[in-house]
Amino acid sequence: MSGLAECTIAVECLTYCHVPNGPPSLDNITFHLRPGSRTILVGANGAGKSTLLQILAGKRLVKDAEIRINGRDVFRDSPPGVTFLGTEWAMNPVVRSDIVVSTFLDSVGGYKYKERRDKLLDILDVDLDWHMHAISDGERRRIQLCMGLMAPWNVLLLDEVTVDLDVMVRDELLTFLRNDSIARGATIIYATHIFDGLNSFPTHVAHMRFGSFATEPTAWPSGFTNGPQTPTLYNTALQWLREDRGYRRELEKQGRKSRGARDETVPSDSETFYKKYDYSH
Ligand SMILES: Nc1ncnc2c1ncn2[C@@H]1O[C@H](COP(=O)(O)OP(=O)(O)OP(=O)(O)O)[C@@H](O)[C@H]1O
Repeated sequence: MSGLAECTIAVECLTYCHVPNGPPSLDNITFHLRPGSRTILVGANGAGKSTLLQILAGKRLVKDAEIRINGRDVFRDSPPGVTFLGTEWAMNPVVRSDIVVSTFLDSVGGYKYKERRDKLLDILDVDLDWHMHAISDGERRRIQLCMGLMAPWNVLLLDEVTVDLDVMVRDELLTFLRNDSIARGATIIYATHIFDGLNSFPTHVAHMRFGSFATEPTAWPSGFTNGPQTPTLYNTALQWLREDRGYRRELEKQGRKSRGARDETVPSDSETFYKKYDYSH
């Protein structure tokens, strides 16, 4: 995308290794996204989607790379209005304790955004009288979404947090996010493995493979139409993932280690990330 000044998200030369001197989990990534864009990140397990989102959220320190949101360095000058929602949140013991949902939401500022909060409570079908320790995983996820989305965000980073929603709630939530992004010019990056019902959501789609972009964020669907038929996100993702598997098997045949082999001597993402994660965001 042109004109860096117009970009909400600007990433230059981002390389990241989970293990010092280990193989890079992200490898020389550069991309720019405009305000109001909604980008779906497609990639096989281990492609680097979560790592990229965590870095954009300022959760992992990276040296020697330019990572800016609204012109501000995500680590040294935290930009306001950035909301990250990942799956780790639900494992925090605090959000599994005996606390009533209304009290919980107020403790993270729900009373300040009453109108948005009530709209989200309705879409997500959350009961303010629920107790956080006595609800299902999907219900807890709905509370997380309500909490994370009620303050108006400029940039929303979603890491597979719709996976345990029922299909109706997911559909209504995605409609809300799309309309909110259009109305306020807010930017979304959304990593997911579920492509059903998502065709009209993105403005851009990107394909990550082994820590790089195999397809950089590209306008959807116009950047993908080669013939008379409009592509579906599901078919596009399926084709990309098949290509990835072929690519990985070819590398393995040549005796080269493909990305994804985890170093058991270092903590897992859940272990490290969970410690750093502030449950209120
Ligand atoms: N703690 C860790 N130590 C070493 N490597 C790690 C660690 N956590 C993640 N990685 C590696 O980083 C790479 C990217 O992982 P990441 O979690 O970002 O992938 P992903 O695309 O989000 O996968 P998924 O779809 O399974 O969530 C993988 O190769 C993974 O093995």
